[in-house]
Amino acid sequence: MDHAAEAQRTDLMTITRHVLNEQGRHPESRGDFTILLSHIVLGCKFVASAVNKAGLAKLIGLAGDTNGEEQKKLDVLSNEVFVKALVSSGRTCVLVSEENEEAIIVDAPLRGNHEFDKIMVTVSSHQKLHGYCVCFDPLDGSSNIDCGVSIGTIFGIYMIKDKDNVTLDDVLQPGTDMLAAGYCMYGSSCTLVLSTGNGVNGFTLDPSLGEFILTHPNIKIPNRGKIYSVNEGNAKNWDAPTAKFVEKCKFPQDGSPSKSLRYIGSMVADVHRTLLYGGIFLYPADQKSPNGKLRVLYEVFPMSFLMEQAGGQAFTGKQRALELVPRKIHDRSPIFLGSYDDVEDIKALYASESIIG
Ligand SMILES: O=P(O)(O)OC[C@H]1O[C@](O)(COP(=O)(O)O)[C@@H](O)[C@@H]1O
Repeated sequence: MDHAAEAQRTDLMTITRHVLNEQGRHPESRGDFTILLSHIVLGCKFVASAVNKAGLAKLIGLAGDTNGEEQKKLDVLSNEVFVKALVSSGRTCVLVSEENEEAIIVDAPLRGNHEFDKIMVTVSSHQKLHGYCVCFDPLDGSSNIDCGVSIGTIFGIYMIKDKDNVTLDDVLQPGTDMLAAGYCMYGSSCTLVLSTGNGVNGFTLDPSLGEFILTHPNIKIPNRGKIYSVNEGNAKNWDAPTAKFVEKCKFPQDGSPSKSLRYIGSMVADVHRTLLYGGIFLYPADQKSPNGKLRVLYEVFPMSFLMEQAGGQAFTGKQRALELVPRKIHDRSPIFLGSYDDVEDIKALYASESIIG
């Protein structure tokens, strides 16, 4: 091993160190975001460990496990862990979880009004602790748990304007207001992909250290890819642009190579592959689901944010995905996201449809 590689091997860039470095570039930063993120990371480590044990628990019948009950409870358990971890960070004001019908408005005394905050208030009202809103799906793709397919946690983070006056409007913002987003994939390894609005980085959990280490710095999605990813079982209900697009992926008329279909049916895994290898992931509208299936706040927005930060695009069939303004916390939207040029193709098809229509 050469000198530089050896130096890198022993100079571990943990996720906390990385985010501290990034936040250090903002003079006004006092580490609130780093604290919030460390609580998200804790939740991810817990879920990683629970997912790893889930298969074993089923085989050997650990306590509480009756006919797969343990598996089913994993998403509920993961949600409880994330909610508690986020609230105890003392930096959250509103939480939106896939598992909770209503948004959770964090009690005022837990929104960072601890001793430090009180001291800061006496020093300067501008230096109060920052409050955040976190929208998350604690265990996306959980229908895949039983067969050991990769699943994940997805999250998007907003800054709250006034943490003493928190309303649902703090959550119903366009994705362009997002401060940071990421996902953690529980697969053959546990990988956390994060963007704080300054590119995308991937960290892999080293189980022996219990730390996420930077393994995929500055991820850039290829401009075009060889893979398309969609549930073709819905094809008979697609609209014309989606159907034409998928046809073009399979049988391109311009001499370009055809794309291969890869569909896991677990968003985090499908998007992760798309981010690393390029191509396009789509969950379009269809006649049965006019708004598609995926949820705006904790599936569409965070993944669109990451795609754009990696140099790709995200489109709803009508507009740039991040410019959507959700009206309800569990709103859904069709989504096409991935390589820049592949998304350009679907945009062109929708544009020509609207001209013809
Ligand atoms: O099975 P379908 O209709 O292709 O849906 C797959 C999509 O549903 C999801 O599993 C989310 O649904 P769940 O929240 O019910 O797991 C995504 O991860 C995935 O992209």
